[in-house]
Amino acid sequence: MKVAFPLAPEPEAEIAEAARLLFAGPVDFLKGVVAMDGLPPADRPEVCFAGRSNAGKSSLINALTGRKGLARASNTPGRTQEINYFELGERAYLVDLPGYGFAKAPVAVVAKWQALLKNYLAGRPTLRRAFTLIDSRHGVKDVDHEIMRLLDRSAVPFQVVLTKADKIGSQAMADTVEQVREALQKHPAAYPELVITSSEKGQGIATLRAIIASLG
Ligand SMILES: Nc1nc2c(ncn2[C@@H]2O[C@H](COP(=O)(O)OP(=O)(O)OP(=O)(O)O)[C@@H](O)[C@H]2O)c(=O)[nH]1
Ligand SMILES: [Mg+2]
Repeated sequence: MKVAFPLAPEPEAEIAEAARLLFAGPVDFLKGVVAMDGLPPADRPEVCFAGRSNAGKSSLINALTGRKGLARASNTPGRTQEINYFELGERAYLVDLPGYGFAKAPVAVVAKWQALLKNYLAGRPTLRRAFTLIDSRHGVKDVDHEIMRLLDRSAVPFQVVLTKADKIGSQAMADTVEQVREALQKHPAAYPELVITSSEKGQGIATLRAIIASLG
């Protein structure tokens, strides 16, 4: 049977406001993690943001928190192998994963990062949901399938977030959504709602905040 993958509904006003207040509160960079033993204690729920390099992960975290330099500050070139932890008050961790799909990275670097990612995704009991970011212009690519298969195997529910919606027109967006829906049929861990976002214009940000607030 085909899964429909509808768009996530807009939150009700009261829920949206509670989520807005949560994200308007303190959000701090905690640490960049390069090995499993560097992970902070698994003492609260967390969500992570995964996606190909340049998919818009850091921009999305900044849009969610309304703090422009937050994610970029901890994601300087040369530190891209780190798993970056942010504290959403004391409520939850927001986790920025390094971008995948670096065709030019040395094999050993890719292998080390993939091992860390695998161990993180399979071994983090408090990971409630992985948001897999897909650039609206590009749709789901092979490397996205790879990461989704890993999430399937690790039984980590993941939810697709389409990014940069402001960069394409409505017909192109409809085509992308169709391609994503088709691609997700193969993935049992896919959460059956999609979120369309623009960090630039704010589209979908309230919806995503409410989703995260409901998990924490
Ligand atoms: N127009 C537009 N541009 C965006 C949006 N989100 C991100 N960008 C741009 O896309 C580029 C990459 O965004 P980042 O947020 O750095 O992407 P990333 O996934 O964190 O990339 P890596 O850290 O390299 O993996 C930047 O130039 C952003 O300004 C958006 O919603 N709209
Ligand atoms: Mg980034």
